Amino acid sequence: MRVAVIGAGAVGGTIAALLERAGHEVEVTARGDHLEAIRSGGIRLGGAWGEHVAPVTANPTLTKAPELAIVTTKALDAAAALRENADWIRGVPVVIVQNGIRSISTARAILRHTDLVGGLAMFAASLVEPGRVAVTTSGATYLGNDDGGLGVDYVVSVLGAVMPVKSSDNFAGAQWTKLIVNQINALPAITGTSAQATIANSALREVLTRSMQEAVAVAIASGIRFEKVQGLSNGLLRLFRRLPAAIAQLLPLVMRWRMGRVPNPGSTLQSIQRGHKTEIDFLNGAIVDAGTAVGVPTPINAALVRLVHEVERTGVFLDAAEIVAEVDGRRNTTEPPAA
Ligand SMILES: NC(=O)C1=CN([C@@H]2O[C@H](COP(=O)(O)OP(=O)(O)OC[C@H]3O[C@@H](n4cnc5c(N)ncnc54)[C@H](OP(=O)(O)O)[C@@H]3O)[C@@H](O)[C@H]2O)C=CC1
Ligand SMILES: CC(C)(CO)C(=O)C(=O)O
Repeated sequence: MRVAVIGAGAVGGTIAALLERAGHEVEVTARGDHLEAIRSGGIRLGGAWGEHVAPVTANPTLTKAPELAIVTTKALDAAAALRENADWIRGVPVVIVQNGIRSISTARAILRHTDLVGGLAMFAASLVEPGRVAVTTSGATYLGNDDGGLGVDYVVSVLGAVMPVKSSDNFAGAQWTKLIVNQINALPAITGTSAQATIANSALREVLTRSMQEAVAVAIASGIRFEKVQGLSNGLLRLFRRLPAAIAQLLPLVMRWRMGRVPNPGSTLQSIQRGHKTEIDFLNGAIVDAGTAVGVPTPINAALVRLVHEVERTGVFLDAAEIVAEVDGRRNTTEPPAA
């Protein structure tokens, strides 16, 4: 089958390599050094799902119509990538594998009469260098949509043959559950350390626990029923919201254990490391926006958004004390007077 992967970075490069390994004809879109590296040496896959060099076709935009398209850009790049390739993918089933809660609505505004399927990757992958991706944690990709579109079964059959997938009939709930998991993204991006190292730090673990509790409160006030994802469930997260921090912090510790030992920078720190803008406005920023809409205060998520934007701007990582001070409203960021 002809499959297109639009924005084949860590997640998309992994999926593209797995599809090519299974015999599909794969065209990917990419940019800059990464595009050149794929053109000259294919996508080099490593890590939990084996070693493979996938000689895929790579271009800045698609050059032919696929039978299935998979969009794997960061959320902030999705609308532009969809528009650039719209003439090739309109009417073809399109899967958008992306964190956040806006993947399907963004695509729907651009591709009106197209089957859209949302995807949530529970595996972790790193773009180690141009052309080379590594799967750091194995995990299923959840597929679903809530707008009555067809296509989920079709996508499950194609992707399920090459990687673990699960379908969900409560995809909005799955997106919110993943958004709670993605509370882990901000701290590595602010500190420059892995998700596992961040959770191991007790002060940062407390910040993470409190931000997760805040996010769960927003979801509940927004009428969300969480989906069973990665050991989480509606009942568990509702209970977690009410627990004292000393007990609630067991959840981040379980998340760390599930991630395994290979350091996972998370996708947000990887953007910072490449000098790019991050997706933070679509992660903790989405919690702040939803909290505003339902009248639930979100000071911790707002502080994390501010700090990630600060690191994007300055390139300087912060330590736990500075983060805790910002979260508690005690940080002095006054610039020293010019000499
Ligand atoms: N990495 C992970 O472990 C996980 C990531 N996710 C989610 O999956 C999504 C993808 O993340 P990830 O793979 O890490 O991101 P990456 O940044 O590694 O990959 C996205 C790729 O899309 C490229 N791109 C963006 N816009 C265009 C365009 N218009 N045309 C061509 N290429 C384009 C980017 O290029 P450039 O670098 O030049 O911008 C980049 O190579 C995100 O929503 C993320 O949150 C979910 C679970 C795990
Ligand atoms: C859960 C996590 C951190 C896995 O890598 C992720 O979704 C991301 O990196 O965006």
